[in-house]
Amino acid sequence: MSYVPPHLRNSSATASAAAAKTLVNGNSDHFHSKQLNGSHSQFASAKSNYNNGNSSNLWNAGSRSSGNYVSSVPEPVTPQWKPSDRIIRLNPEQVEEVCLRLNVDATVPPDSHPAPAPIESFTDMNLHASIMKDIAFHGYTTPTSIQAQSMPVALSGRDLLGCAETGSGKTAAFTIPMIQHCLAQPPIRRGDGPLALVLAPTRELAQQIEKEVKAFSRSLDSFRTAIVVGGTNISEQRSELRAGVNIVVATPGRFIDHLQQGNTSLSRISFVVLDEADRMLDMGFEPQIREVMQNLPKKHQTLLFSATMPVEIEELAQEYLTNPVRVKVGKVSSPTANVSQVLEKVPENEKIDRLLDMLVEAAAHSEKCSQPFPLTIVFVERKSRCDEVAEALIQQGLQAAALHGGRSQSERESALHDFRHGPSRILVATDVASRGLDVTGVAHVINLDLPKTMEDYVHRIGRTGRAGSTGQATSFYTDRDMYLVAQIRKAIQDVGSGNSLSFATGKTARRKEREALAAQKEANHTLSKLSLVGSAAINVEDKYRHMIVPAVSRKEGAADDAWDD
Ligand SMILES: Nc1ncnc2c1ncn2[C@@H]1O[C@H](COP(=O)(O)OP(=O)(O)OP(=O)(O)O)[C@@H](O)[C@H]1O
Repeated sequence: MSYVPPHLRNSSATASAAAAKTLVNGNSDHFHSKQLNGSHSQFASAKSNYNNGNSSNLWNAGSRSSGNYVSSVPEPVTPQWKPSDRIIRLNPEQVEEVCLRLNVDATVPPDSHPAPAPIESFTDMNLHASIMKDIAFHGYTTPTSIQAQSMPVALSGRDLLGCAETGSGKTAAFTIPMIQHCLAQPPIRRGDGPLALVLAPTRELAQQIEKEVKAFSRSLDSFRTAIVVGGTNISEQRSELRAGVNIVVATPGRFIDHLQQGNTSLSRISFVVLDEADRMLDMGFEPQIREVMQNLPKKHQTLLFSATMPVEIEELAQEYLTNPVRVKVGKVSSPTANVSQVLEKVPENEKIDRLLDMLVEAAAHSEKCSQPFPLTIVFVERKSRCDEVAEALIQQGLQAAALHGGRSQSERESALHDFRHGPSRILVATDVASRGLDVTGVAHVINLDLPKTMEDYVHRIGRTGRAGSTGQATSFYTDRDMYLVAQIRKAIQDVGSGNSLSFATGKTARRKEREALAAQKEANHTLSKLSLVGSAAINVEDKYRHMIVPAVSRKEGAADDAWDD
């Protein structure tokens, strides 16, 4: 059964009334414009849908499936994109050579068309002249590996599952083809839903993606993008959406709110991106994602991106992607080699003192060298802890700001603004900042508290060492973190030796992780003898070897095991 929003879960009569109220109060011009077009009204369609327990057509008001309005929704166009002749002329050996050089792997399901060749220059991608101008304005000269392979896939209209390490440029890998896709569609009119939708797990990430979309569409006249996230003024978003926008970048909850209110619809969406899809599933957005995916117009293209690929993503991909091209760069679900990782055992009650010592020392060093304090993110487990730590740092004379989900939207925005542009040099944050956040120049990530999973660790430390720069990660741990520490130590060894190893991720892995932790408690007397220095970590890995998926080297031609965790 399809997802029904909580406030519409009562009797059909109440639901119809609620829907009618929303439509009459909140969406009168939309309602009228549809009547003028000779359609069913949204109210009528909503009513009949709720009477038969199906909410879907409300989302799709004005779509092909909703009566006379059908003819007024233009068919999406699959752009007839081709790369430059130079790329078309490449022979298979040359393509293979490029793949090796970029360390990209693109696989397709049996019997589907081969993946388009990777393209190492923006010029060879035959992009719209305005986009090219904006790429240059943005200072990008060469595509990163994930861009080189994903952009041709997306531009050719294929579904895509993209995985590459943190900070490798996944955002532009989907924003640029998305803009090009929108330009090929019949123009949007007032009252139309968007042509493309990006869903992201956090407000901060959605805002950042919106900025990037705007950066690559700045030279295009009347190309509009809306940001739709919680904690901000819904009526402003409503008017923007009703006026008609090309692209919506949203967090799932707020986007569903707008669909419920009839402020927008899915009827013209033909390009969907789920960024950090695994995090959205973790956060419980699965029903909202499914609701959107199940009600999209038939003709659409879907892209999923993350730096970690747990099994849940594979399931989502199997359900909603059609013959996708799986693009991966380097290792899946591994920490980036650009970050040097340090583990330090610190008793729980000494963590804040140790942090203060470390930061005060860094401040003294910066002062001595007449350099600014290195931008630092301190990750903590809980919101209350976040405020407590930020307060302690400020009392010590350090410029710190706190970012967590318990703060108001304006507080969240100003914390991030102060960190990006000054004066704050330290951001104390919960995992709300662990995914996707791109702040230039972050030099150090400190895990005051380790996260619960290796995936979160990978994303957290990926806030530094981005776009080819280097960074440092320091993680404090206690005895309760033994299992994760063993995995991190193994990752450190592997990065150091150039050896590739992927970690099992996803719900299954986390269940096993919990079982392993329970086993660990029981066998505490044994584990307490383990030294985490040197080779002792191997003992832990032996014990929990089922959690670690042996990597298959690319040369042997096999995809990374993390895909089928
Ligand atoms: N082709 C390029 N040339 C130069 N810089 C680039 C290029 N592509 C992306 N960047 C820069 O690299 C940084 C990281 O990009 P982005 O945020 O898209 O990474 P990501 O792969 O999405 O990371 P995460 O997994 O953490 O979300 C950004 O500052 C971005 O502007």
